[in-house]
Amino acid sequence: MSDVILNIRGLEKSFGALKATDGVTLDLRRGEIHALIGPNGAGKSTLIKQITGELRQDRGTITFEGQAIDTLDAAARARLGLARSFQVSSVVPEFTALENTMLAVLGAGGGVFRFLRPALQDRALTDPARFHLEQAGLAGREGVPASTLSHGERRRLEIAMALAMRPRAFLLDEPMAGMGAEGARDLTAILSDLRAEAPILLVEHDMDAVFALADRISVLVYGRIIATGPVAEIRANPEVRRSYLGEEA
Ligand SMILES: Nc1ncnc2c1ncn2[C@@H]1O[C@H](COP(=O)(O)OP(=O)(O)OP(=O)(O)O)[C@@H](O)[C@H]1O
Repeated sequence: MSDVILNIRGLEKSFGALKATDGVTLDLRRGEIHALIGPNGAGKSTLIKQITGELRQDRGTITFEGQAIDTLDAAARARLGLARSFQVSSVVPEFTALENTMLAVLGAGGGVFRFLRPALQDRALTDPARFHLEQAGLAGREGVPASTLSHGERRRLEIAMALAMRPRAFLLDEPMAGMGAEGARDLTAILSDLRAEAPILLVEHDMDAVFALADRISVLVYGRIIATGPVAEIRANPEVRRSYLGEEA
């Protein structure tokens, strides 16, 4: 079996005269966290949207576990196991953490779940839901309504729900955004373990988190990847330091 889970070749997307992604080639390998960094407006979100299917590329190919997914819509890509978190949230605020995760185990929407409330005791649902809540660091918080979880806990709930959908790859768009220093440290530990479940393509501005987590880093500037490599190599790369890292490195 190939170690490349997601293979992106020559991806291009223009908005009028602006090339938001300009021949992006990168891959995501089994077991890794591959961070995608770059200045504001570099094209990171545009690239993630092309992978999820929210945006269709003008040129280039995307292969997921050996299958060309270019013609599939976002729902079909999600069903194959491409999980995007932290931007589109399907958390039902009035349901508890456990109920929300059970929903994700079911792969069903909240409307369906209302009918299923009597079946809440079903261990075929509660056992995996509890397991995923524990994996995401929410053991002991199962019965708390999502609406009263803290910001950091809510983010963990989203991770538990993503895990419940049995993802084959995670696309995480700025998971550290809005977290305090302590919350970011906690989340870093959880994400670090997550790579064993499925590889992660991580878009993140928090360089402490990126340097702590990434197995490889790709640097996107004006729609082009200017470097890909292990953390130490990227930190030492003069062009990367000039274009993005500056004194941070
Ligand atoms: N729907 C759109 N229509 C026109 N231009 C767009 C659209 N979406 C993005 N852009 C432009 O494409 C470029 C890349 O934007 P994108 O949001 O992908 O960058 P980014 O790297 O994610 O930035 P940030 O780090 O600030 O989130 C920017 O110049 C942006 O203004």
